[in-house]
Amino acid sequence: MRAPRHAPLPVRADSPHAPWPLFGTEYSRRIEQAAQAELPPHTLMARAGLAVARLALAVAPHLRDVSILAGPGNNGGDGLLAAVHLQSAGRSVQVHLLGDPARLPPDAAWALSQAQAAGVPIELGAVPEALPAGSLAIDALLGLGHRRSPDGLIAEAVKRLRQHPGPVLAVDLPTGLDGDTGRCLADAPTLAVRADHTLCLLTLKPGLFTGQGRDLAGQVWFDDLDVSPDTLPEASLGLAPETMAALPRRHAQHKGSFGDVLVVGGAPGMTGAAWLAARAALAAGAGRVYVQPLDDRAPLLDPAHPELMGRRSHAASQLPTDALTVVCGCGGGREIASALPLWLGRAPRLLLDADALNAIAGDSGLQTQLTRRAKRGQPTVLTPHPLEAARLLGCSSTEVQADRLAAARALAERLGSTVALKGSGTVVVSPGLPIWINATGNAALATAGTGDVLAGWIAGVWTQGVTAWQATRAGVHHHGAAADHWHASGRRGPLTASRLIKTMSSGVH
Ligand SMILES: NC(=O)C1=CN([C@@H]2O[C@H](COP(=O)(O)OP(=O)(O)OC[C@H]3O[C@@H](n4cnc5c(N)ncnc54)[C@H](O)[C@@H]3O)[C@@H](O)[C@H]2O)[C@@H](O)CC1
Ligand SMILES: [K+]
Repeated sequence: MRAPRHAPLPVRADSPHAPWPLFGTEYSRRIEQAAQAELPPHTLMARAGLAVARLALAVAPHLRDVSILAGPGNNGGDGLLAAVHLQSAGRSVQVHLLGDPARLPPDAAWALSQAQAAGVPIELGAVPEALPAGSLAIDALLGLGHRRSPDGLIAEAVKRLRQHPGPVLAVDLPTGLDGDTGRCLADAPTLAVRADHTLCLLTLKPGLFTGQGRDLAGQVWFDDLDVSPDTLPEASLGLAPETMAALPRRHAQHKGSFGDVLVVGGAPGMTGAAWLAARAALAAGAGRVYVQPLDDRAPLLDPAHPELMGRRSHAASQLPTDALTVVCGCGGGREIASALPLWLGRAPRLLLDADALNAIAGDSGLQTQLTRRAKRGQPTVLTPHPLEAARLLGCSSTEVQADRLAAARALAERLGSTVALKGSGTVVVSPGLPIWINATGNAALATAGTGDVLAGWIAGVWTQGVTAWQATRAGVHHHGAAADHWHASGRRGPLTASRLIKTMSSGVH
């Protein structure tokens, strides 16, 4: 078998050279067809098979045995060709082909003939009782061609991969994951492969980076098969370092140069949330930060941070608005509803979080006020978690999670706002702009107050003169990067909100 013309070692898809373009099934198919039309037959599959074998050798250099579970389509073809290369590299390879050889698509049929000619052991139509304990397992069951829960022998094979104690490498997608949405296609979560590594081929698929994708895919790698799409991506994955770099502090600047933030929140029993957001805004670089507690008896001072300024509602409403960014939510309780009409009307930049979003979801008058802001050229940022997004969209959080990209897009367009849909793989979208998926963050952020920190931080960046889109991406990225730093430095357990602000302030990007 001839080696492909060009087959670079895969690159990690979360390396800092992002943003990476992301293409769902429909676009990927178009890109594949356009490339196929230009290239000799089977070229893409030949490149894919070699890329899979190379990555297998790189991630499991010491494992002699390789078990490849190949499905009935071209994903299985990739596995069959990888088997040829791995065998010639001295590995002991066993393929289980779970498809009728007479009905394979042309590329996979060709791959089968190559594997047979090379003498690769292939067992047909049977799932092994167990995979050899010390082997690398390759999931070449299903890729882009599946949109329903695995069934029959494929479902059996998925279970075997779930039980495998050794490393699992998934080809293109972990079987059972929807590459477009990050939704688990399987009826039961145990019917999706949980891979240690996933090698994405030709295009990076958005579903690997949001929803269930990050847990099922493990470390994502990418090989473009030497094809450059000539179409704009639907979404991108990546970093937003340009925003932080774009905010240099010059000697001639003073606190008024960096904009002001007012946090309206902290109903009785929840005042800490507002002060946390305020601390984050200050740490992000806002010039002056005010807090309007929604509890009339709450003190107007955070003793640990005397630079933050408390204001009762009347005084807050008198603040000059030119350079002001207002954050509403953050422990707002029911009380936030009565503060919203003023700031929906006046704030030149408004960020709505938590209870402010719930108040808007339940009040069509506030929704109308919100949509009017966009028409007046007053930008708004919304930072919902899936349940808050569901309330705003009038659906269930399961429906939001089933297609996070579509849900974020729908909210942004309907409410004329920049939306950061939080959760694993936060999705950020502004009306008319492509979707951006954040690549940082982990479960250490699942603790009280981290959402308030995010809201305050975004406002602190935004008020310094960048756009809502830039500030939101920068805040989301930086928030997750701090958690990744925390995890990488060997700390375990939750990252408390106060410590999160310190970690974010320490310049971890
Ligand atoms: N054709 C090509 O040149 C290339 C194809 N590539 C590979 O080909 C894949 C796409 O191949 P296909 O379009 O053939 O699709 P798949 O290989 O993902 O699967 C399609 C087959 O699986 C069956 N199937 C679908 N859902 C099922 C389910 N839930 N349970 C059981 N069986 C199910 C279908 O009936 C069909 O026979 C990509 O993901 C990638 O791995 C890459 O090698 C790039 C180049
Ligand atoms: K697969």
